[in-house]
Amino acid sequence: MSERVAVITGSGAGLGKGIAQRLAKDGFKIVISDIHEDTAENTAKELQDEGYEATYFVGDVSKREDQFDLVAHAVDAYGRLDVFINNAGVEGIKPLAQVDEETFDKMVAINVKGVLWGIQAATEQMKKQNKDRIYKVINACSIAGHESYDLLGIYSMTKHAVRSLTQSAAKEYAEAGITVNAYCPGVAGTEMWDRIDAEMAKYNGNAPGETFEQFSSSILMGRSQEPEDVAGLVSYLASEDSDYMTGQAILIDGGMVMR
Ligand SMILES: NC(=O)C1=CN([C@@H]2O[C@H](COP(=O)(O)OP(=O)(O)OC[C@H]3O[C@@H](n4cnc5c(N)ncnc54)[C@H](O)[C@@H]3O)[C@@H](O)[C@H]2O)C=CC1
Ligand SMILES: CC(=O)C(C)=O
Repeated sequence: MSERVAVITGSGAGLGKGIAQRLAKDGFKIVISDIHEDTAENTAKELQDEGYEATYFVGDVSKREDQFDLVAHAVDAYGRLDVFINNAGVEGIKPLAQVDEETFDKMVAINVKGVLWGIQAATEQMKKQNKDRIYKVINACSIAGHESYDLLGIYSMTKHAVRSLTQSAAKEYAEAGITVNAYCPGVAGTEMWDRIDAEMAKYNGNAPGETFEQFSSSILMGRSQEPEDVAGLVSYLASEDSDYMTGQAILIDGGMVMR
Protein backbone atom coordinates (compact mmCIF):
# COMPACT_ATOMS: atom_id res chain seq x y z
CA MET A 1 0.00 0.00 0.00
CA SER A 2 1.22 3.50 -0.77
CA GLU A 3 1.97 5.91 2.01
CA ARG A 4 -0.82 7.24 4.17
CA VAL A 5 -0.98 10.55 6.01
CA ALA A 6 -2.89 11.24 9.23
CA VAL A 7 -3.57 14.57 10.93
CA ILE A 8 -4.56 14.55 14.61
CA THR A 9 -5.74 17.73 16.32
CA GLY A 10 -5.01 18.22 20.03
CA SER A 11 -2.25 15.63 19.79
CA GLY A 12 0.45 17.36 21.81
CA ALA A 13 -0.83 15.50 24.89
CA GLY A 14 -3.47 13.15 26.23
CA LEU A 15 -5.56 10.84 24.07
CA GLY A 16 -4.48 12.60 20.87
CA LYS A 17 -0.82 11.89 21.59
CA GLY A 18 -1.63 8.22 22.21
CA ILE A 19 -3.52 8.10 18.92
CA ALA A 20 -0.59 9.71 17.07
CA GLN A 21 1.83 7.16 18.54
CA ARG A 22 -0.40 4.27 17.49
CA LEU A 23 -0.99 5.55 13.95
CA ALA A 24 2.77 6.11 13.53
CA LYS A 25 3.28 2.43 14.45
CA ASP A 26 0.54 1.56 11.94
CA GLY A 27 2.65 3.18 9.22
CA PHE A 28 1.07 6.61 8.86
CA LYS A 29 3.05 9.79 8.34
CA ILE A 30 1.85 11.94 11.21
CA VAL A 31 0.89 15.59 11.47
CA ILE A 32 0.66 16.63 15.11
CA SER A 33 -1.48 19.70 15.73
CA ASP A 34 -2.08 21.54 18.97
CA ILE A 35 -2.76 25.00 20.32
CA HIS A 36 0.37 24.63 22.50
CA GLU A 37 3.58 24.78 20.48
CA ASP A 38 5.80 23.17 23.13
CA THR A 39 3.82 19.96 23.43
CA ALA A 40 3.19 19.75 19.68
CA GLU A 41 6.89 20.12 18.95
CA ASN A 42 7.89 17.63 21.68
CA THR A 43 5.44 14.98 20.51
CA ALA A 44 6.58 15.31 16.89
CA LYS A 45 10.20 15.12 18.03
CA GLU A 46 9.52 12.00 20.12
CA LEU A 47 8.03 10.30 17.07
CA GLN A 48 10.94 11.39 14.86
CA ASP A 49 13.43 10.09 17.45
CA GLU A 50 11.69 6.71 17.28
CA GLY A 51 12.22 6.70 13.50
CA TYR A 52 8.72 7.75 12.41
CA GLU A 53 7.85 10.53 9.97
CA ALA A 54 6.17 13.37 11.82
CA THR A 55 5.71 17.10 11.57
CA TYR A 56 3.77 19.57 13.69
CA PHE A 57 1.48 22.55 13.27
CA VAL A 58 0.34 25.08 15.85
CA GLY A 59 -3.30 26.07 15.54
CA ASP A 60 -6.58 26.64 17.29
CA VAL A 61 -9.31 24.32 16.01
CA SER A 62 -11.98 26.91 16.77
CA LYS A 63 -10.50 29.12 14.03
CA ARG A 64 -11.69 27.95 10.62
CA GLU A 65 -8.62 29.38 8.90
CA ASP A 66 -6.32 27.40 11.20
CA GLN A 67 -8.00 24.13 10.25
CA PHE A 68 -7.57 24.88 6.53
CA ASP A 69 -3.95 25.94 7.16
CA LEU A 70 -3.41 22.66 9.03
CA VAL A 71 -4.56 20.64 6.04
CA ALA A 72 -2.36 22.78 3.74
CA HIS A 73 0.58 22.06 6.07
CA ALA A 74 -0.07 18.31 5.82
CA VAL A 75 -0.23 18.47 2.04
CA ASP A 76 2.91 20.63 1.83
CA ALA A 77 4.76 18.18 4.06
CA TYR A 78 3.54 14.84 2.72
CA GLY A 79 1.57 15.51 -0.48
CA ARG A 80 -1.80 14.08 0.58
CA LEU A 81 -4.30 13.55 3.39
CA ASP A 82 -5.86 10.16 4.17
CA VAL A 83 -7.14 10.46 7.72
CA PHE A 84 -8.17 13.58 9.67
CA ILE A 85 -8.87 13.19 13.37
CA ASN A 86 -10.87 15.91 15.12
CA ASN A 87 -9.55 15.01 18.58
CA ALA A 88 -9.10 18.41 20.29
CA GLY A 89 -11.78 19.23 22.82
CA VAL A 90 -12.26 21.04 26.12
CA GLU A 91 -14.32 20.34 29.21
CA GLY A 92 -16.43 22.76 31.23
CA ILE A 93 -17.78 22.07 34.69
CA LYS A 94 -20.75 24.13 35.90
CA PRO A 95 -24.32 23.57 37.02
CA LEU A 96 -26.62 24.71 34.20
CA ALA A 97 -27.87 27.61 36.34
CA GLN A 98 -24.36 29.06 36.46
CA VAL A 99 -23.35 28.67 32.83
CA ASP A 100 -22.36 32.06 31.44
CA GLU A 101 -22.23 33.08 27.81
CA GLU A 102 -18.43 33.08 27.66
CA THR A 103 -18.19 29.45 28.86
CA PHE A 104 -20.99 28.36 26.52
CA ASP A 105 -19.43 30.08 23.51
CA LYS A 106 -15.94 28.70 24.20
CA MET A 107 -17.20 25.12 24.51
CA VAL A 108 -19.20 25.38 21.30
CA ALA A 109 -16.36 27.14 19.45
CA ILE A 110 -13.81 24.42 20.21
CA ASN A 111 -15.90 21.24 20.53
CA VAL A 112 -18.48 21.87 17.81
CA LYS A 113 -17.25 24.54 15.39
CA GLY A 114 -13.74 23.05 15.59
CA VAL A 115 -15.09 19.68 14.43
CA LEU A 116 -17.12 21.28 11.64
CA TRP A 117 -14.16 23.34 10.37
CA GLY A 118 -12.04 20.18 10.51
CA ILE A 119 -14.61 18.25 8.47
CA GLN A 120 -14.77 21.06 5.91
CA ALA A 121 -11.00 21.43 5.57
CA ALA A 122 -10.28 17.70 5.42
CA THR A 123 -13.01 16.80 2.96
CA GLU A 124 -12.13 19.69 0.64
CA GLN A 125 -8.63 18.22 0.28
CA MET A 126 -9.79 14.59 0.15
CA LYS A 127 -12.20 15.36 -2.69
CA LYS A 128 -9.28 16.69 -4.77
CA GLN A 129 -7.36 13.42 -4.42
CA ASN A 130 -7.57 10.46 -6.76
CA LYS A 131 -9.87 8.18 -4.73
CA ASP A 132 -7.22 5.47 -4.49
CA ARG A 133 -8.71 4.44 -1.17
CA ILE A 134 -11.48 5.33 1.27
CA TYR A 135 -10.51 8.51 3.14
CA LYS A 136 -11.51 8.95 6.76
CA VAL A 137 -12.64 11.69 9.09
CA ILE A 138 -12.73 10.56 12.73
CA ASN A 139 -14.19 12.70 15.51
CA ALA A 140 -13.71 12.63 19.29
CA CYS A 141 -17.11 12.16 20.89
CA SER A 142 -17.55 10.75 24.44
CA ILE A 143 -19.81 8.74 26.70
CA ALA A 144 -21.19 12.25 27.17
CA GLY A 145 -22.29 12.15 23.53
CA HIS A 146 -24.65 9.28 24.38
CA GLU A 147 -25.58 10.09 27.99
CA SER A 148 -25.79 13.61 29.47
CA TYR A 149 -24.11 14.29 32.83
CA ASP A 150 -24.85 16.80 35.56
CA LEU A 151 -22.18 19.50 35.99
CA LEU A 152 -21.08 18.53 32.45
CA GLY A 153 -24.25 19.79 30.79
CA ILE A 154 -22.75 22.02 28.11
CA TYR A 155 -19.89 19.57 27.49
CA SER A 156 -22.47 16.79 27.05
CA MET A 157 -24.44 19.01 24.67
CA THR A 158 -21.34 19.62 22.55
CA LYS A 159 -20.54 15.90 22.38
CA HIS A 160 -24.13 15.12 21.32
CA ALA A 161 -23.54 17.71 18.59
CA VAL A 162 -20.37 15.89 17.53
CA ARG A 163 -22.35 12.66 17.18
CA SER A 164 -24.95 14.49 15.12
CA LEU A 165 -22.32 16.11 12.87
CA THR A 166 -20.72 12.68 12.43
CA GLN A 167 -23.98 11.26 11.10
CA SER A 168 -24.73 14.21 8.80
CA ALA A 169 -21.20 14.29 7.43
CA ALA A 170 -21.28 10.52 6.80
CA LYS A 171 -24.39 11.06 4.70
CA GLU A 172 -22.95 14.02 2.80
CA TYR A 173 -19.50 12.60 2.05
CA ALA A 174 -20.10 8.89 1.36
CA GLU A 175 -20.48 9.64 -2.34
CA ALA A 176 -17.00 11.17 -2.33
CA GLY A 177 -15.53 8.00 -0.83
CA ILE A 178 -15.06 9.51 2.62
CA THR A 179 -16.27 7.82 5.81
CA VAL A 180 -16.99 9.77 8.98
CA ASN A 181 -17.04 8.01 12.35
CA ALA A 182 -16.46 8.91 15.99
CA TYR A 183 -14.85 7.33 19.04
CA CYS A 184 -16.50 7.78 22.42
CA PRO A 185 -14.09 7.36 25.34
CA GLY A 186 -15.25 7.01 28.95
CA VAL A 187 -12.90 7.98 31.76
CA ALA A 188 -9.22 8.42 30.90
CA GLY A 189 -6.73 9.85 33.37
CA THR A 190 -5.48 12.63 31.11
CA GLU A 191 -5.03 16.27 32.10
CA MET A 192 -8.66 16.78 31.12
CA TRP A 193 -9.79 14.50 33.93
CA ASP A 194 -7.37 16.15 36.40
CA ARG A 195 -9.22 19.40 35.69
CA ILE A 196 -12.67 17.78 35.82
CA ASP A 197 -11.84 16.20 39.17
CA ALA A 198 -10.60 19.51 40.64
CA GLU A 199 -13.54 21.54 39.31
CA MET A 200 -16.23 19.03 40.35
CA ALA A 201 -14.83 19.03 43.89
CA LYS A 202 -15.95 22.66 44.16
CA TYR A 203 -19.56 21.51 43.78
CA ASN A 204 -19.65 18.02 45.29
CA GLY A 205 -17.15 18.57 48.13
CA ASN A 206 -15.13 15.49 47.15
CA ALA A 207 -11.47 15.12 48.09
CA PRO A 208 -8.92 15.30 45.24
CA GLY A 209 -9.18 12.15 43.12
CA GLU A 210 -12.50 11.08 44.62
CA THR A 211 -14.70 12.12 41.70
CA PHE A 212 -12.38 10.34 39.27
CA GLU A 213 -12.60 7.22 41.47
CA GLN A 214 -16.39 7.47 41.64
CA PHE A 215 -16.70 7.64 37.86
CA SER A 216 -14.10 4.87 37.42
CA SER A 217 -15.81 2.55 39.92
CA SER A 218 -18.69 1.96 37.52
CA ILE A 219 -16.40 0.67 34.75
CA LEU A 220 -17.07 -3.02 34.12
CA MET A 221 -13.50 -3.71 33.04
CA GLY A 222 -12.34 -2.57 36.48
CA ARG A 223 -10.05 0.32 35.58
CA SER A 224 -10.02 3.74 33.98
CA GLN A 225 -8.81 3.82 30.41
CA GLU A 226 -5.41 4.52 28.93
CA PRO A 227 -4.74 6.41 25.69
CA GLU A 228 -3.78 3.03 24.16
CA ASP A 229 -7.32 1.71 24.73
CA VAL A 230 -8.76 4.55 22.67
CA ALA A 231 -5.94 4.44 20.13
CA GLY A 232 -6.76 0.79 19.36
CA LEU A 233 -10.24 1.74 18.22
CA VAL A 234 -9.00 4.77 16.27
CA SER A 235 -6.41 2.55 14.56
CA TYR A 236 -9.27 0.37 13.32
CA LEU A 237 -11.34 3.40 12.22
CA ALA A 238 -8.30 4.71 10.30
CA SER A 239 -7.63 1.37 8.63
CA GLU A 240 -9.05 -0.35 5.56
CA ASP A 241 -10.77 -2.82 7.89
CA SER A 242 -13.39 -0.17 8.66
CA ASP A 243 -14.01 0.88 5.04
CA TYR A 244 -17.61 -0.36 5.22
CA MET A 245 -18.43 1.57 8.42
CA THR A 246 -19.68 5.15 8.41
CA GLY A 247 -21.80 7.44 10.59
CA GLN A 248 -21.03 5.54 13.81
CA ALA A 249 -20.11 6.92 17.24
CA ILE A 250 -18.53 3.94 18.96
CA LEU A 251 -18.26 3.64 22.72
CA ILE A 252 -14.82 2.63 24.00
CA ASP A 253 -15.32 3.00 27.74
CA GLY A 254 -14.64 -0.35 29.40
CA GLY A 255 -18.36 -0.91 29.81
CA MET A 256 -19.96 2.24 31.23
CA VAL A 257 -22.63 3.24 28.75
CA MET A 258 -24.31 0.66 26.55
CA ARG A 259 -26.12 1.62 23.35
N1 LIG B 1 -10.16 12.21 29.03
C1 LIG B 1 -11.34 11.60 28.95
O1 LIG B 1 -11.73 10.85 29.87
C2 LIG B 1 -12.23 11.80 27.77
C3 LIG B 1 -11.89 12.61 26.70
N2 LIG B 1 -12.74 12.73 25.63
C4 LIG B 1 -12.45 13.58 24.50
O2 LIG B 1 -11.21 13.16 23.91
C5 LIG B 1 -10.52 14.30 23.38
C6 LIG B 1 -9.13 14.37 23.98
O3 LIG B 1 -9.26 14.44 25.40
P1 LIG B 1 -8.00 14.47 26.39
O4 LIG B 1 -6.80 14.00 25.72
O5 LIG B 1 -8.45 13.82 27.63
O6 LIG B 1 -7.88 16.05 26.64
P2 LIG B 1 -6.62 16.88 27.20
O7 LIG B 1 -7.18 18.16 27.70
O8 LIG B 1 -5.84 16.02 28.14
O9 LIG B 1 -5.76 17.15 25.90
C7 LIG B 1 -6.34 17.90 24.84
C8 LIG B 1 -5.29 18.44 23.91
O10 LIG B 1 -5.98 19.31 22.99
C9 LIG B 1 -5.30 20.57 22.94
N3 LIG B 1 -6.26 21.64 22.66
C10 LIG B 1 -7.14 22.19 23.52
N4 LIG B 1 -7.84 23.17 22.92
C11 LIG B 1 -7.38 23.24 21.65
C12 LIG B 1 -7.71 24.07 20.54
N5 LIG B 1 -8.63 25.04 20.64
N6 LIG B 1 -7.05 23.86 19.38
C13 LIG B 1 -6.11 22.89 19.28
N7 LIG B 1 -5.74 22.09 20.30
C14 LIG B 1 -6.38 22.27 21.47
C15 LIG B 1 -4.63 20.72 24.30
O11 LIG B 1 -3.54 21.63 24.24
C16 LIG B 1 -4.22 19.28 24.61
O12 LIG B 1 -2.95 18.98 24.08
C17 LIG B 1 -11.40 15.51 23.70
O13 LIG B 1 -12.21 15.83 22.59
C18 LIG B 1 -12.26 15.03 24.85
O14 LIG B 1 -13.47 15.72 24.94
C19 LIG B 1 -13.93 12.05 25.59
C20 LIG B 1 -14.29 11.24 26.61
C21 LIG B 1 -13.48 11.05 27.79
C1 LIG C 1 -14.55 13.87 29.94
C2 LIG C 1 -15.69 13.10 29.43
O1 LIG C 1 -15.86 13.01 28.26
C3 LIG C 1 -16.56 12.47 30.31
C4 LIG C 1 -16.67 12.85 31.68
O2 LIG C 1 -17.28 11.63 29.92
